[in-house]
Amino acid sequence: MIIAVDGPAASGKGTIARALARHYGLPNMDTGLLYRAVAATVQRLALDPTIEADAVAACDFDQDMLTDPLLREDDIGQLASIVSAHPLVRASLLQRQRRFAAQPGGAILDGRDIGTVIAPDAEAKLFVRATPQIRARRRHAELQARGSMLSFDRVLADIRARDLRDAGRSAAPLVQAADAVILDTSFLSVDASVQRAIELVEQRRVTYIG
Ligand SMILES: Nc1ncnc2c1ncn2[C@@H]1O[C@H](COP(=O)(O)OP(=O)(O)O)[C@@H](O)[C@H]1O
Ligand SMILES: Nc1ccn([C@@H]2O[C@H](COP(=O)(O)OP(=O)(O)O)[C@@H](O)[C@H]2O)c(=O)n1
Repeated sequence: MIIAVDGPAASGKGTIARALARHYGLPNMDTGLLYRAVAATVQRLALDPTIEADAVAACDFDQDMLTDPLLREDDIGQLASIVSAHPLVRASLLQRQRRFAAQPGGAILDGRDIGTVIAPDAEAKLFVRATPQIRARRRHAELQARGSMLSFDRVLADIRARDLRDAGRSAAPLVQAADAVILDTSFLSVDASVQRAIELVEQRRVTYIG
């Protein structure tokens, strides 16, 4: 079974995808990390993220980077959203995600275009969302816990800017797949969001098998 989990920044996709992976015993890929690794490489090599050829050169990043806590920082998220708008960057990361999705037994992937581009045939597709204020509150708390001094207003502005850029680009924009179900986590605890996600996947499975 392939489960696609898409949605905007800090909506709770990663939390839900990881919990679904544990529940179903499936491997999970946080595809945002790939774009964040490209962004961090652009930064390290002092390349220009707005120039497609520069961003493409950074797609050949060192695999060890994927576990680097630096990738979680706010400025890397912003840069990731700039490099990810280049079609050739997306093309360069496509096969790796498709291969992961196609492994025997299935997989769970979370990102922006899993249900629309990477795994359009996924059995279950969730579109996770929450209000920008609530997402910013969660991300601000997460960044503060890691020692960041960024203000709430700055985190909110960054989330809004990223939403606009991710939804407005022409290459694989952030959009709900026609056959995805919405899971709004605004007023759900982590546990309640995960329970709801499992229920929604089970409903889709019944439909799919039936
Ligand atoms: N339903 C929820 N209620 C409260 N906090 C949540 C909820 N879901 C996720 N979080 C927290 O919000 C932050 C962003 O969640 P995360 O799963 O990383 O989002 P995304 O992968 O969409 O960016 C994390 O600190 C996470 O622990
Ligand atoms: N499948 C994906 C995943 C991420 N991305 C880009 O990468 C950026 C960082 O993604 P992320 O999932 O790590 O971000 P958060 O939602 O965790 O804040 C996003 O803002 C997108 O621009 C994408 O274009 N496609």
